[in-house]
Amino acid sequence: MTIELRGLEAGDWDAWYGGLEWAFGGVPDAPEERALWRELTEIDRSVAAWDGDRIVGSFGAFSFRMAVPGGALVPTSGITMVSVAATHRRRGLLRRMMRSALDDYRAAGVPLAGLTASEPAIYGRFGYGMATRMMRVAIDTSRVTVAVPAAADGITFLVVEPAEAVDRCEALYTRLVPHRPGMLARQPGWEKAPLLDPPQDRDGASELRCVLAERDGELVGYARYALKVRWEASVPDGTVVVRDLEAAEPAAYAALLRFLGEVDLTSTVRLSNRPVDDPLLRLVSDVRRCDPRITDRLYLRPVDVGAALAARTYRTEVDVVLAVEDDFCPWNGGRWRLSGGPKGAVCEPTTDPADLAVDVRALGASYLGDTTLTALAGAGLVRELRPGALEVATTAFGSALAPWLPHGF
Ligand SMILES: CC(=O)SCCNC(=O)CCNC(=O)[C@H](O)C(C)(C)COP(=O)(O)OP(=O)(O)OC[C@H]1O[C@@H](n2cnc3c(N)ncnc32)[C@H](O)[C@@H]1OP(=O)(O)O
Repeated sequence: MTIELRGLEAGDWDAWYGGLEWAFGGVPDAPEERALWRELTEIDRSVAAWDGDRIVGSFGAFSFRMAVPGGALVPTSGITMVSVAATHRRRGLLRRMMRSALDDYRAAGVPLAGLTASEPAIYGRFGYGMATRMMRVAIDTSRVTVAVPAAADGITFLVVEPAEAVDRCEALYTRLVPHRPGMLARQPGWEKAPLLDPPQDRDGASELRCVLAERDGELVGYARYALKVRWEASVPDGTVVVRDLEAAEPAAYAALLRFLGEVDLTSTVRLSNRPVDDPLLRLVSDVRRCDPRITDRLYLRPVDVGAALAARTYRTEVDVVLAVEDDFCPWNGGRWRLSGGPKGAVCEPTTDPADLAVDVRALGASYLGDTTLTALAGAGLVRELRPGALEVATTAFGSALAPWLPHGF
């Protein structure tokens, strides 16, 4: 029987999402989590694969706006909820759904598509490159101290229920978004995601709390965290599990980190998703006792190379012809002249000779400034065709801060 791809109907959401839960191991989400994903699902951007009267595949997208170097918020399809039933795997269904999605995004004028991968091996073939990474740390707070600058004097702390402070926290988060590439402007409803705290997912930890850092009554930072208390031979050995931590000024960041490290009866602070250049690496007295580990996070692909490269700015002036190789989205293939600098850029098709040959995955990987074009050349994804072009382009594509995706989707 042929498998038909159809737009999701609202009434089919439960079956569609149930298939996704099965593909991810069969443990249903907590009711409140399911309800939130139901609310956030963009039905008109979601696809179901039907085999007769059964849904055998799911594919969705969120209409995000993502911060890019220079601070613009660029429309980005956040691909999500991808699954194919075990009975129908490896017959090309994901490929079909990806094909139709990228064609749709192109038609809708969305220049970028991004995703977090269940397995990194899946998406390179569709032109996605690893665009941001994240760092996990487990700080041994029985041995590690945090340097807090004098500017933190006057900052006070208040611990509240997360929901009580959500508007103030979101306002602070919104201010931060344009300053770090990869951050997502939260669409209405998304402010609820960091508050999700179903008891079944706590793994022995407390419910979530929010600490507010204030200066003269103004919010300068916050962290949401839970406590996991443990006793070993009558000695307290608990963990502070930090869900998120944001600050509007460096002193508030350091002060919050110290606050979390000084919670009584605990000797570890765990942060599971931080930027790879997080200031904590410089604030702690002993970075080895923080066990930093780095892994992949956001995978990005230009849907429209010209629009994507023109949507960001460049650290230095650049005028370079890129020969783009893109098998999955052939409209991106060919030569593009990128000219611009810190104030803006244009990127248009050209017949001029190419300076660099670039695999589209390398464009995704370097777009936000995470990986340099020179490093990608080392992996064979970029080739220098005019001597000197690689160094100029590498400098221009850089970002002052490492890009970072603060939350999954
Ligand atoms: C953005 C997100 O939502 S990530 C979540 C993805 N979902 C999951 O991991 C849930 C469990 N897995 C599944 O549901 C399915 O196995 C999927 C969605 C990953 C793949 O669906 P399928 O329909 O089997 O993929 P399809 O047959 O189209 O394969 C396309 C290509 O990807 C490859 N591929 C598919 N799955 C994997 C994998 N897990 N690891 C490596 N390669 C893979 C196939 O071999 C094929 O390769 P080819 O280009 O050389 O022919």
